[in-house]
Amino acid sequence: MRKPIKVEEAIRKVMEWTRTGRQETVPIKESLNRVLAKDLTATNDVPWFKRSPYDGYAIFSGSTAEANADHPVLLEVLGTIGAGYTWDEGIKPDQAVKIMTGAAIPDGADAVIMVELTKELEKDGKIYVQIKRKVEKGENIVEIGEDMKKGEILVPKGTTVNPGVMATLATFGYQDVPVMKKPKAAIIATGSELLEVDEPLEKGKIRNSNAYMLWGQVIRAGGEPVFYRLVKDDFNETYEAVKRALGEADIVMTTGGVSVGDFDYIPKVYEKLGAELLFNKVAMRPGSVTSAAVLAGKILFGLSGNPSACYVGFELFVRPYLKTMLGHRNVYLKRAQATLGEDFPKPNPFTRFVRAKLSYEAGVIHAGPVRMDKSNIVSSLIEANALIVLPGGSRGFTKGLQVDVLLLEDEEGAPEWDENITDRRLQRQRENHFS
Ligand SMILES: Nc1nc2c(c(=O)[nH]1)N[C@H]1C(S)=C(S)[C@@H](COP(=O)(O)OP(=O)(O)OC[C@H]3O[C@@H](n4cnc5c(N)ncnc54)[C@H](O)[C@@H]3O)O[C@H]1N2
Ligand code: MOO
Repeated sequence: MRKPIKVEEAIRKVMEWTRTGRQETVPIKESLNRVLAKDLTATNDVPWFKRSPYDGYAIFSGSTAEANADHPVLLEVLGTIGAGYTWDEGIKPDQAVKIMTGAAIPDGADAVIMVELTKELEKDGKIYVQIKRKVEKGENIVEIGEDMKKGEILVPKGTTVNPGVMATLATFGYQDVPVMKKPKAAIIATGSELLEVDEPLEKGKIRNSNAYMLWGQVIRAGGEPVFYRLVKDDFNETYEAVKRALGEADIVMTTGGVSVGDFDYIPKVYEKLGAELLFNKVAMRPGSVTSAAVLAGKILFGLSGNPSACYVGFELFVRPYLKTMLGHRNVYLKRAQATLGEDFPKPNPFTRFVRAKLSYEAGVIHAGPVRMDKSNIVSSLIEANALIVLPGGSRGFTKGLQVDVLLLEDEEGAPEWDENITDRRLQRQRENHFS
């Protein structure tokens, strides 16, 4: 008889064997969604020279101290600079340089006045700008280091590169980006009933759906999936496939053959390999048969053949392992609180992870179980974006109860933005504020 261990204990046992993965560099264009392997530190101030945020005139503010509509000042315009150019001679107090957005502020200037607040005049063959108001010192000057300061850690290692991080990488001249190597995750589907995706159906056979599900899950977790040929319920074939995968991949996942049936060979494969068994029964549903073992520091996950059990086993055990190899700081599924959308009458001797879809109504998250809650069901995974956690030792749960949910996809299911909603919300806030 197998003795079930608690889910958290099983997770702890797996996590004891985690190790940080290797690093590599990739061209900046290929860095999206990769994990930074080094802190991204500002190697210079940004901007590194004072520049103008507007099209206008760079002036010495003191020369406008007395300016008003009745007594405008006239400053001589020495020339014009566009972004990318500099005015190296500097200006004197009664002079100005016409300046475009992004251009460097000339020496002697300490403010910029926007072009629409001025008028240009010609007098005695010279160009002047007419200013009718006092301009403050520092007005419209983008200061050195306003955006980023030299030496500042902008993005800590372990962060997933997003388009904003890409912009920052480019700012500091990273043509190649140091990232964590994607851990190679071997996928071995076992079962004499399995057909490849392109094979026609035959009596008693089904197509191998788990391998493709795991393929997607590995990529979603940041890893690199590697397919191995389908393995029949045959001890030697299974043993050889697992042994080969152990030599080639960072982690090895099998699906099926892990229970107590006559043709469930995974436990025997672990034995012959001499792998140390971490567990072979977890107090959870689905996925109670999930097993894990370690050989020479390399981890083997024996996931269930039942699709939903395989799915849950991956998310709870394999995902955090891969995420740790990738150097992420947060490796577990995100948790939220939701209102149970339907009665869930099944008794739960073990902790149950119910595939659910979240909906958002008036700021409250509702979690509704999707389709059938059996571990052999594939279709419940189509819409599932969360797992409702129903603790073990209970006799069912009633609608309306506050439950914990684990989020499978960070943004999936959250309400989409609509400008009208923001406008209405602001309007309401203003009404409340002034009433
Ligand atoms: N006497 C007992 N029988 C079973 C027990 C038990 O405790 N005592 N546990 C049941 C539970 S719970 C589960 S879950 C399954 C787990 O079995 P295995 O993980 O060993 O998986 P298989 O028996 O190989 O297959 C189960 C099921 O899944 C289908 N399958 C397998 N591989 C794939 C795949 N790649 N793609 C799609 N579907 C797959 C397979 O055809 C079976 O229908 O054991 C129960 N039995
Ligand atoms: O492993 Mo089974 O999925 O517990 O139902």
